[in-house]
Amino acid sequence: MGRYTKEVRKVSLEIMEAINESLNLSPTYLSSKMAEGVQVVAVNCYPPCPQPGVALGLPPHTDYSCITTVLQSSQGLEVMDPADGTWKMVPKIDGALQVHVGDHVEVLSNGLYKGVVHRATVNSERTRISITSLHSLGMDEKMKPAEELVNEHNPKKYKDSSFNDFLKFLSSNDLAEGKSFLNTLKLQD
Ligand SMILES: O=C(O)CCC(=O)C(=O)O
Ligand SMILES: [Fe+2]
Repeated sequence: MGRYTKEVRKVSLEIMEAINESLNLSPTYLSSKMAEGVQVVAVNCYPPCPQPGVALGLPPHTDYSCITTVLQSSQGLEVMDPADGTWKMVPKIDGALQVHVGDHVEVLSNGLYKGVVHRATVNSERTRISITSLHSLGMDEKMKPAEELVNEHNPKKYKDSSFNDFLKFLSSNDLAEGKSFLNTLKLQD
């Protein structure tokens, strides 16, 4: 597990460099802050469910991360197609990681990227396990839209926030009820 978490961290930092480049930012934009940042690893276990059609393992949400990597033992993860709001099953491919863009990249890119809305479904046959790894800045480090992406035609769309701000939000809001921290950061639609 220790080696796995180190390797996914490396891959995630490399993916962040590619995302920065796609935004015309320096590839190393925030990279030292990312390297010293938070990595939260969750092992999710979903037992078989007799009525998978009426239950969910995890409700729809976006992750409070820059990048999330997901390794799954069997399929069950679904992502929302932003074009029409339909759910698409992420296939289980041996040796492949599912990579999500989280809220932090939406904020950093001033809305050019969108956090991936996803949910975990359950099945009636077998226990499913997923290992998610969320990569973010440090606990008190504020993520904000890159100055290079904000101008008079593209005003700042999100407030600055840190991982600790997110944890404070979590302590008084239930994500299972559809509460979204990202929505509280939006300055305009
Ligand atoms: O179990 C899954 O496939 C997804 C888990 C997830 O979205 C999360 O841990 O944030
Ligand atoms: Fe998630």
